[in-house]
Amino acid sequence: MKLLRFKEKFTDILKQGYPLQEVNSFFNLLTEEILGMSRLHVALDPEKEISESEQQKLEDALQRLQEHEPIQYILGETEFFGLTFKVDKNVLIPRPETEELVEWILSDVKNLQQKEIRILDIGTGSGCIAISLGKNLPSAKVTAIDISEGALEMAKRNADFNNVNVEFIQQDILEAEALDSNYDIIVSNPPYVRELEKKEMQANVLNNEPAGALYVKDEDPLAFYRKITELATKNIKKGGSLYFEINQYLGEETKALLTNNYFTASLKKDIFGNDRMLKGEIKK
Ligand SMILES: C[S@@+](CC[C@H](N)C(=O)[O-])C[C@H]1O[C@@H](n2cnc3c(N)ncnc32)[C@H](O)[C@@H]1O
Repeated sequence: MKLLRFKEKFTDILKQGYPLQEVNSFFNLLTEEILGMSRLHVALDPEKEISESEQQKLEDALQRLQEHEPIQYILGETEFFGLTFKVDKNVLIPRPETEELVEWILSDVKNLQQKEIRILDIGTGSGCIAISLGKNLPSAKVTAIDISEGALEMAKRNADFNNVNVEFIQQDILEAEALDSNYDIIVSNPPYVRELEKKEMQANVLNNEPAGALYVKDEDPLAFYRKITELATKNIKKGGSLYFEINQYLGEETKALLTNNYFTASLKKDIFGNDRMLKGEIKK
């Protein structure tokens, strides 16, 4: 089959479920990955014959996109903070909002000028926060916790792939009585989507991303924040800070957990203008 003919079929089918711009972007990403052809290369050689095995791979990807599987899972990787992260259904796809949290931490740490800081990332998923911090702070010692074995396997692959040293621990943080050590920085992007917010979510997220990474009970949506704040109160070093990514609708409530627990706290909005990040500085 000619590449142009496949593109027409791909576009006709997918434009029923996605905006045209997104369909074009999927096509470019897939031809780059499967055929090794850049966008320009495709534009210059539309009559190119694709082999049967290449066509089969493109057809499989088309089918998965029709079922609204995220393109990042189909490609098996995504970009976060300038690094490549392998992803599969065991891990949440890293989000741009979380890059803003990493940026916030790095700008604070650079001001501190401290060398051998200890960092803990709770609920590491793909490892995106821990690994990006480790890459940018080579003298920091970074530890990362997750409850999910599948997520930790992927996070370890990502640490190796990006050549960053991270200590990984499998642990249910809600059951922890104390942390294994004292830390200068504790960061977490825990599950925070309430069941009642599911209706706002798109099918590709709802049906594909791991529920254990996303959802919390409507009755106690701040369970992770409360537990992590309690642990941090015991295990954060003098002058240390706690950083959270938060549910945009629960900014003040989440902030109050910190201010009730010996922290001074400040909220920060993401690029969309939503309360998305919270920092607590211990008053010791
Ligand atoms: C919102 S995801 C964040 C993943 C990653 N840090 C990121 O920012 O993309 C939350 C993570 O917390 C983990 N998690 C859920 N419950 C947990 C628990 N009780 N103890 C430790 N980790 C947990 C999930 O497996 C998931 O990887």
